[in-house]
Amino acid sequence: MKDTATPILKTEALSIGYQKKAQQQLIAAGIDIEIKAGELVAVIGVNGIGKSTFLRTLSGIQQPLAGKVLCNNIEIGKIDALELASLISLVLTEQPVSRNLSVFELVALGRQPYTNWIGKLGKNDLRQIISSLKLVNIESLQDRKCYELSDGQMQKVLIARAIAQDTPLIILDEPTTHLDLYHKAYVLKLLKDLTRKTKKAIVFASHEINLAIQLCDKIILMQPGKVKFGPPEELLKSSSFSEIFPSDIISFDPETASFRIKS
Ligand SMILES: Nc1ncnc2c1ncn2[C@@H]1O[C@H](COP(=O)(O)OP(=O)(O)OP(=O)(O)O)[C@@H](O)[C@H]1O
Repeated sequence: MKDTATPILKTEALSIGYQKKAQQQLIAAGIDIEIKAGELVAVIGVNGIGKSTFLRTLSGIQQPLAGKVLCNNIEIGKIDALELASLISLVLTEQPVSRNLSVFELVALGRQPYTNWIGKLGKNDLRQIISSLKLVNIESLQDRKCYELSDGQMQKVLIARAIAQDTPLIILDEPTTHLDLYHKAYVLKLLKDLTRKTKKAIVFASHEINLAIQLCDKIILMQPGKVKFGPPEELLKSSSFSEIFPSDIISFDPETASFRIKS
């Protein structure tokens, strides 16, 4: 059956990178992707390939070098900041957050685009905050100070804040850094469940290729100068994963869809 749903996010002939005076540092060109409601999408690629640059461009905080990013069919640079905050929530792992806040207070910050100028929470805001805490299963932590949390707990709080922002699209940069294998799988599985329960689209950058292949609807695979995009099964068929890393130490085993150390 043909999939006709309108994409929440779309790029057209997008080029990403940096412009310094007359000099251009091109990271990737010709990027055409579409992300629809309810999809879980991973951005993968080696260190320094441009995953964060790409996510910053998708979220409108960095200008494209060429081409377009469209959110709900509107060019992202033409959407005003407050409206954009009701469309996209962004979770940057290394973002400075006030760890003196309680978990409840930090999650409540997700309601900022909707509260009045003194930030007073209404009934609907409280409902959204409580439902976000429940969805991420951290209700029992709500009165704890953020400085008392483990990295994994803090990761869940940042996800809850993004859910409280109640946007159709959530973008996360490396939501599983510092986590052990169990908690990496836990957080990614949580993101997958959220796409199913809430119909939000979630895009995240990750080094967890094995988990991304198992869990994601689509994968954005970044390679020098170019980007491949599609369901993991399609990328597996085209042997795309074996091209990600230099082949001297590890190789991709298509049978198990995972990387192995060469003996
Ligand atoms: N503000 C900036 N100005 C110029 N170049 C930058 C800037 N930020 C990053 N870069 C460069 O852009 C390239 C891509 O960096 P980016 O952080 O997007 O990669 P990444 O895939 O997210 O890396 P990692 O997996 O290590 O986090 C790198 O060569 C980096 O040095």
